Amino acid sequence: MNLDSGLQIVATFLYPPCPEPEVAIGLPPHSDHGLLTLLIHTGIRDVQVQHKGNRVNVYANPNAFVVNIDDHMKILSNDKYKSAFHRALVNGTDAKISIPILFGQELEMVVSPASELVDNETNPPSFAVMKCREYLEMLQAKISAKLSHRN
Ligand SMILES: O=C(O)CCC(=O)C(=O)O
Ligand SMILES: [Fe+2]
Repeated sequence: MNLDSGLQIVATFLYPPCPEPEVAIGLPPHSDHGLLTLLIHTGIRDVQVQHKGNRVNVYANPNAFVVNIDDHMKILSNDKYKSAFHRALVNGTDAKISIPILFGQELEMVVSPASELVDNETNPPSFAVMKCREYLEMLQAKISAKLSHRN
């Protein structure tokens, strides 16, 4: 993997207090597409991670980053590491600000399992080789299909 250049995405979310937090969602369940995401966030019970079929609350120290393993790390490890499937909650009393910082490869770089972890007998590649751009387009197409199915 060539990390001489890369892709970094910084976003800022403001979630205002929600009068009915139990029937609302801040950000629906998803995994992030890059290698790693650092998440700065305020408050508790902000983020839940799916673990062995259960939703687990992330209780993060407000002065610490939450570090997520992302999809391309999962592909690079040939599925040895799982990407964190997570969602963001809202709460009834406090506004919440979160700042995710995603680190990934450049869009024209290929994402594939590391050759050291793959052989054709016991460890076949679990993922097709594709460019980061193609992976993002595939993800976008899935989201669009889901949304158009809802309408
Ligand atoms: O706002 C949050 O707490 C989570 C944000 C997030 O998961 C994302 O931007 O991918
Ligand atoms: Fe995320």
